[in-house]
Amino acid sequence: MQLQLQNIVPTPLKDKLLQRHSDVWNKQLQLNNAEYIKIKAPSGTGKTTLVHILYKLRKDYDGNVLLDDKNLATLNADELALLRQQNISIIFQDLRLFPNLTARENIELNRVLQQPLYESNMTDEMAALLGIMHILHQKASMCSYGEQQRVAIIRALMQPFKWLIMDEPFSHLDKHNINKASALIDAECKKRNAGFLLTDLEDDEHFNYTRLLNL
Ligand SMILES: Nc1ncnc2c1ncn2[C@@H]1O[C@H](COP(=O)(O)OP(=O)(O)OP(=O)(O)O)[C@@H](O)[C@H]1O
Repeated sequence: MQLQLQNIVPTPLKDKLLQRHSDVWNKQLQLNNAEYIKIKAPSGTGKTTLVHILYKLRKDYDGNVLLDDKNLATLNADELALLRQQNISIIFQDLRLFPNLTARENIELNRVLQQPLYESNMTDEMAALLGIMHILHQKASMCSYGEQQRVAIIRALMQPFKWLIMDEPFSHLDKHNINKASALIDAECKKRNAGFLLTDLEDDEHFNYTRLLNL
């Protein structure tokens, strides 16, 4: 699936954007199938805003987002649900786990709401890989933020997608866990021939990015 950003300018950022260069805002940008895109930008420059625009959580912007030539703004509720079930999976910066559900229930709830891609035992495989088997039975609110981040990563990987969108997904993980998580994400994207867009504050070498864009 190809994503096209055509002169996107978020309304709250309009004035700020006139004062600096960006590879993304107010540009014609084509993100091709299976690309690995890194968006690097300082705090407050709009990373989360961009992620929310692409997931159609906000509409306060000028310009157009096209998904294989279909304008995101014109999708009806059913088409949007299908897009999120089949084509775009996301790891929010604030994770958005249900605090009163266990880590496993958070993952499972999302899995069964999609056309299940994997059996539930895949949760255990991924959890073992990321070192969180022992907290799967715990309420999400009782897990550390780094544990919750790994739950959110697994939840996103248990569904089908053509694009994986990740908003500072490793902010609370140590190097060892980042290496494990990035290897798993890379393998899952390759399996699906999917691309991803990752935002972060700094440079990193977690993936072989096809493009590095400044916001
Ligand atoms: N709905 C809104 N109304 C007014 N201003 C907003 C709105 N949403 C975001 N902003 C402003 O837009 C700017 C970008 O916010 P955003 O959360 O996208 O930044 P970010 O790059 O993700 O930051 P961080 O790295 O700190 O998470 C901020 O200055 C924020 O205050």
